Amino acid sequence: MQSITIRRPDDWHLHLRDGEMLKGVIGDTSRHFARAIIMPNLVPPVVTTADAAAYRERIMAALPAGDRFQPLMTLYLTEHTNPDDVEEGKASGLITAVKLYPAGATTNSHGGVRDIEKAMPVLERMARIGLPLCVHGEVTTPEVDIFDREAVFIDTVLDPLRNRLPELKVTMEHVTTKDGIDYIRNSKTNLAGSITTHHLIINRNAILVGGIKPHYYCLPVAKREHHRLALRAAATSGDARFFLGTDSAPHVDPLKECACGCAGIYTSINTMSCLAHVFEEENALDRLEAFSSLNGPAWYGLPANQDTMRLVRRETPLSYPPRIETGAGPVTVFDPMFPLHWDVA
Ligand SMILES: NC(=O)N[C@@H](CC(=O)O)C(=O)O
Ligand SMILES: [Zn+2]
Ligand SMILES: [Zn+2]
Repeated sequence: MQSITIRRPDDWHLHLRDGEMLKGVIGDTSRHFARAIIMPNLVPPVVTTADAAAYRERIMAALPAGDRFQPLMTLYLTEHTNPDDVEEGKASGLITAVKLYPAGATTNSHGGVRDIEKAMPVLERMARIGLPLCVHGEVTTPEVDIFDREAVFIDTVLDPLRNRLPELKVTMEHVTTKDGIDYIRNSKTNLAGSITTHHLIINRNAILVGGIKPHYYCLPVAKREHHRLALRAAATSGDARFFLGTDSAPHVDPLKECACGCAGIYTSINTMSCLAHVFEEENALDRLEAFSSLNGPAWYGLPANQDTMRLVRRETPLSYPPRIETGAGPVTVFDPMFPLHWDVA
């Protein structure tokens, strides 16, 4: 029987939500992952250090008994964010990063940044104190085609920002294009990228061929096949600038299966099985650990986990439930459209 043992993984981009949804999904993450960067796009968003402290309490209260899991908290950047509050949040050890959502780019981002000029005092402070900025890298200009939004963001927002503040550490989250991969690869310093499970597996056909498939719709939207191949090459390359951020983003099924469905794919439960499959296909199982367990902590200046995870290849395909039941309603689980054989032992 084939098996591999890796350091226990972390998830560097995760949506845990709140209330009944939080209670319903957190166990799927804490079962496998030691730590996760928790996205702040709640309603209302996690804007201040006090908001983040309270949210962290709710997460810890929802954690299944006996699970060891550390939520790494983020703040939602607004045009009114107070630099002193951000600095205190970092100094207290509570805040791991600040998140930039261009206003209107994705789920619950209407309170995000419209004019980056207004956020400069906070960004300058972050550069000074070494606090990373996580970005949802898409422009929202209506003239820009949705499939081009990441590439245009790099040229018109990210690159100018990095030239202006080269000391600012930036994580380009959920990279979906070859443009994003190349931009990171060509950077010299202070830039890294997270890659999701699903963007390594699906291209845009998954959403549109044979009928519209809302459970494959997320933001940034999946792109053409050559972009997916660039993501695979980067993730399996061992390059320390690329690491796992699942962007597991649960929405209850009625909010996805409707005339205006929400963006987000739920992958926490089967991510490690999917990743082992992808890395095996790429003849890179020996580099899975770098992607899921080593590169992320190194980028965020944290130690790798001491405990390990063993993955075993089973003859019979595993069965994951097609959906999980939460107190908020059912949530469909990501279907990779191939049988999964890699099991977390
Ligand atoms: N990824 C998604 O499709 N959705 C995320 C938001 C985000 O990460 O952009 C969500 O909060 O639902
Ligand atoms: Zn996003
Ligand atoms: Zn996200």
